[in-house]
Amino acid sequence: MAKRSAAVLGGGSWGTVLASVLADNGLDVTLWARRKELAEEITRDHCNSRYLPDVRLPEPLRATDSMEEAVTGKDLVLVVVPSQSMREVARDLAPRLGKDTLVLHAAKGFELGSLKRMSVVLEEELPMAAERIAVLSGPSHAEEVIRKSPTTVVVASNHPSVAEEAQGLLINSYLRVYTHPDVIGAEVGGSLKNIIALGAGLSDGLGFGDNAKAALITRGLAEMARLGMAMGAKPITFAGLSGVGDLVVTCTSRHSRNWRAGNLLSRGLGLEEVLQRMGMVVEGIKTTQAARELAGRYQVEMPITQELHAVLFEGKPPRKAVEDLMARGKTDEMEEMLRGSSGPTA
Ligand SMILES: NC(=O)C1=CN([C@@H]2O[C@H](COP(=O)(O)OP(=O)(O)OC[C@H]3O[C@@H](n4cnc5c(N)ncnc54)[C@H](O)[C@@H]3O)[C@@H](O)[C@H]2O)C=CC1
Ligand SMILES: O=C(CO)COP(=O)(O)O
Repeated sequence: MAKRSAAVLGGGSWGTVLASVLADNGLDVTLWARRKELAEEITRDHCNSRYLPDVRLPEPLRATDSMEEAVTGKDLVLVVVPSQSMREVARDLAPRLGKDTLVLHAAKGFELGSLKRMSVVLEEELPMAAERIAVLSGPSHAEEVIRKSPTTVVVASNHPSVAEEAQGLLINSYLRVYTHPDVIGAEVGGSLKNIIALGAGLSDGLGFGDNAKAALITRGLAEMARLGMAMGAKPITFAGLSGVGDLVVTCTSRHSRNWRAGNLLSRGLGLEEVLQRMGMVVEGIKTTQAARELAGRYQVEMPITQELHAVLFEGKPPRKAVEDLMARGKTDEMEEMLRGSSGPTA
């Protein structure tokens, strides 16, 4: 059988690590990076010093700044750019995509303005591949996967054979890949958990304790599921890897950029300065804007998201946001879940 092949679009931390996984699995892999110097560094020195310092990449991994060269003749194209760049990259990909190529994305966010999920953006820009699209999500910090630390993820698709094929290409001894039928749930969970992780970083930075973090994780999960269900997700998906799994890792890991950004905010730094210091994408910031609008569109209460929006964009002091969350009207923890609706209880 011919050697399987893949292109990975995006030379940041997660794109580089997923390309390394596929290369470890024996695929012929080309990574596409926008910057020529980065592509050259990966091919020549087997490292990506900006995004993964002190990490040696697999020798067979090649990179290029030519998308044409990267994607031509590949069995799989894996798109791993920040959510706000997904449409632009998909547009460049469209004329170059092979007629049987699988398209998998691993971004966690919504498109600002349209509020669309990433697979919807891909379907719009790549209509010829609409039946071959899948999403990769789950608790998976790039820094741990590259060390081959045991990690589990899901590949969700509306087409089971597409999910199974992507699973077969990615799975190995350190990355266990499950298929999943709920694309909406996987994308909504993977995106919204970043908002709660920003909140967890803030909470830890302010010196609130473990009780506060457990509350944020649990009540955060409730509002993630509430919006997800209103958008068409299956509630059980939020109990899985792309829901609570990713929420827990992002709220508790020192690798999380969202947690770290929240932590810097707690020290009184402005948003611009925080982003400058991070130097990598912090998806939760734009996702907070998108989720607040989605909450309005679907008439769903998302009190943590609302308060975080006020802190990030309206100058509200974080301690006042916490006070206001604690002082909300009395409510029942599970009422709406047990009623099976996305009603007004928060
Ligand atoms: N880093 C991680 O551990 C994980 C990240 N993700 C998700 O993967 C996505 C990408 O994240 P990272 O790789 O971590 O981000 P990063 O900040 O490390 O790198 C982003 C990369 O995308 C490139 N890029 C941005 N706009 C581009 C465009 N228009 N065309 C071409 N390249 C462009 C940047 O140059 C950079 O190389 C995000 O949605 C993130 O939430 C998901 C799971 C794990
Ligand atoms: O999605 C991730 C882990 O699953 C990465 O989270 P951060 O973007 O917060 O680092």
